[in-house]
Amino acid sequence: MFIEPRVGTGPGVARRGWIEVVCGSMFSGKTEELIRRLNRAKIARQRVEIFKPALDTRYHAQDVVSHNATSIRSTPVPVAQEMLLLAGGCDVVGIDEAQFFDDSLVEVCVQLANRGTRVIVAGLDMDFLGQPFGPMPALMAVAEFVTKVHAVCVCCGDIASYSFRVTASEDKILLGETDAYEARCRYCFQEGMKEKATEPARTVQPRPL
Ligand SMILES: Nc1ncnc2c1ncn2[C@@H]1O[C@H](COP(=O)(O)OP(=O)(O)O)[C@@H](O)[C@H]1O
Ligand SMILES: Cc1cn([C@H]2C[C@H](O)[C@@H](COP(=O)(O)O)O2)c(=O)[nH]c1=O
Ligand SMILES: [Zn+2]
Repeated sequence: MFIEPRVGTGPGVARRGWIEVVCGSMFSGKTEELIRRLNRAKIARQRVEIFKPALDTRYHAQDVVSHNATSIRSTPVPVAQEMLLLAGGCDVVGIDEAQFFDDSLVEVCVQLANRGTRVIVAGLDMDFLGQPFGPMPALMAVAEFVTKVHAVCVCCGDIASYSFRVTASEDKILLGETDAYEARCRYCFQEGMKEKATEPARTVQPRPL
């Protein structure tokens, strides 16, 4: 469990910023962990603002919603720079689905942290091919705290770090849930990729949990 370095500043203490990254595969609990940290900051009466990329409209146009249906109100933004304007006066900024922003997100997070904001970023560390996703690797490099969370492999029950795509699409961005993705461990992910390579035309069917 992640222990916040400092939730409140206490009276008379100057505010200092930093960056936290929560990463992992789909279904690993990134959004739940982000919501948990933001709710604790709200309890500490901090001014909290939550952003997500405008393209992520899976569950709700505005809310950040976990696969377990916990949710928090957020502001969808088309580009990362908008957060610099909208987050003025905030103590804590939460960002979900960070993998969908471009590399300018890194500089935005650094600027927010430099001006005294606690920045909590959640996102997929790897895409459906097992490759680093968008600005996530660079964010991990500049973050003070990095937490990798794990899902449960739907094939064997081991810990899962990979998001296996069960449909034939090769597009990097394909919004979806269990209809399109399975959490898989390294072994079962590799097995699935081999299966796809030998039978590319056949769509791998999702396994019921
Ligand atoms: N294979 C899985 N492994 C773990 N949790 C899963 C799995 N499939 C569904 N879940 C559900 O997903 C929840 C986590 O959802 P969420 O925080 O939205 O994850 P993420 O943001 O990482 O995709 C878990 O609490 C659990 O209820
Ligand atoms: C692996 C992978 C995922 N996506 C999409 C699928 C979902 O809409 C989000 C991830 O959501 P979660 O909160 O982490 O479950 O990303 C994608 O577009 N491309 C991919 O390679
Ligand atoms: Zn497995």
